[in-house]
Amino acid sequence: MPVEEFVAGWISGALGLVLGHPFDTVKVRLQTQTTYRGIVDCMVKIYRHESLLGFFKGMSFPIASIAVVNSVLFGVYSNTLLLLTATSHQERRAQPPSYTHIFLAGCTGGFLQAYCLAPFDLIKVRLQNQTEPVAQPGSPPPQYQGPMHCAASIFREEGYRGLFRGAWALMLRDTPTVGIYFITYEGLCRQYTPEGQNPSSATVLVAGGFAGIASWVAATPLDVIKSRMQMDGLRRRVYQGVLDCMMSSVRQEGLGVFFRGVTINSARAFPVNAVTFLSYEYLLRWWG
Ligand SMILES: CN(C)C(=N)NCCC[C@H](N)C(=O)O
Repeated sequence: MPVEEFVAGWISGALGLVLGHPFDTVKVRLQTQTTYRGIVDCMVKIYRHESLLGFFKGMSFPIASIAVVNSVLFGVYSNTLLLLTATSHQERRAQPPSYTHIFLAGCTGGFLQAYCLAPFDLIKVRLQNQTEPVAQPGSPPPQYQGPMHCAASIFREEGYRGLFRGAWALMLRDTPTVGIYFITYEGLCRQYTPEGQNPSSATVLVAGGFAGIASWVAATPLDVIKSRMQMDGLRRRVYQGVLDCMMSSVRQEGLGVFFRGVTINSARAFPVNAVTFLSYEYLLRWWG
């Protein structure tokens, strides 16, 4: 099994993650709290109340976990394509796989990465939702004092299964949308690259950016539900399951609830995935 894809997935994911985390914090707040009037209001309040560091809350764990999550995503995608089409990454420009194979490989990668991502994403969302300013002497400590404390508290209060709260919504979100992610990327690269050649850096940046936007627009409805399920159980259980969370969110806030955070999700998705695909492609060419 070729391992370069796993390593390239890890490095490229880490670069994209640092770039996108501030957008991600704003998105999670908008999806789960009703105190903000919009993106700008949320950014101003985070900055005033929590300083610049507020935007980077909950980042240390995703950075540590990206090694597992993104290498599983890209490694499983590429190795599933190898199983389906018997072509390696280097051979795929000369013998391009069909879109059905790309979609199936993407869905497989998305499904397996969601399982690895679930506990890390839960801890990130819980930490991002703490609105206390960064600790000052004499001020009461926030409920979670860091990622390990958060993980231990969830385990103590909600058990092992508590660490997988929201995992079903995450799998439903990621399985089809990661298929869409790779199809969009490959489709755009093929469109703007002469047959048999590698795509140029500009093509990779644009195709990666739009792959991010297309997949995140499709993912946003379940992303909202996932974030709410992850915050559920913090004080008391509100939702019985994914469907119940969908129904009661629509009942209370209308259909527009499914598009909460779609603008910030897309603004984040372009640079994150442009950088992720560019570094992934170049690392593989460099090692190839
Ligand atoms: C819509 N979804 C779930 C995706 N496209 N997932 C693939 C990876 C995305 C990248 N790490 C990011 O955080 O944007």
